Amino acid sequence: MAETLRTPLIVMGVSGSGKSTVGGALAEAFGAPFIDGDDLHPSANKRKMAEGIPLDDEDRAPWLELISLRIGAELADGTPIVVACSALRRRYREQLAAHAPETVFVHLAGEAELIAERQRGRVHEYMPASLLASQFDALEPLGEGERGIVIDVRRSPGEIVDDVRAALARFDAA
Ligand SMILES: Nc1ncnc2c1ncn2[C@@H]1O[C@H](COP(=O)(O)OP(=O)(O)O)[C@@H](O)[C@H]1O
Ligand SMILES: O=C(O)[C@H](O)[C@@H](O)[C@H](O)[C@H](O)COP(=O)(O)O
Repeated sequence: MAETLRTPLIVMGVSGSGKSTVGGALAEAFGAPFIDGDDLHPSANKRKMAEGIPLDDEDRAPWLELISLRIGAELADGTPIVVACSALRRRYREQLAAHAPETVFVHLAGEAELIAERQRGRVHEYMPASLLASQFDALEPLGEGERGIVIDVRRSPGEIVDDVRAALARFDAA
């Protein structure tokens, strides 16, 4: 029987850090719905990234709002969901959690070299590996007062699920 998730989870980090993989594994472990933020980008954003141009705050704002509303709506229906979303800056995370302040962020953190190697080993609909440096430039790690945990990307997806499960007890989130 899956352990029940009590609060939404957002798996965050730069491109290639494992958000989709780990988000899917967490959703399965908790028997929760999973939403991949990648799928919710407007097509203009996807085109921009495919051309090798990093998104800016203005590009990301409507996309973050969409995800935020979805998290809030599902929670209002009694369903905490698992979301994969880069959530690179603190203000993005504030916007994402606006309708569900109990949301817990799981930051998949690691060295650029390892993440670049993983990016090279996968096929992505629109994201070029050349944008990884800009993702690290934009990244603001979890800070004071944020509800989140940091996990090393060198752990396996299964180990990460165990780490998250243990950590969530601290937040009374599972
Ligand atoms: N913890 C992990 N250990 C080893 N490989 C991983 C791990 N997480 C993800 N991967 C692999 O790394 C690549 C990038 O993962 P992905 O989930 O697409 O990242 P993101 O959604 O953050 O861009 C994929 O090929 C995936 O199979
Ligand atoms: O805010 C952004 O700049 C994008 O959301 C970006 O962070 C995200 O990484 C892409 O959507 C590619 O998707 P992957 O993260 O799955 O590579």
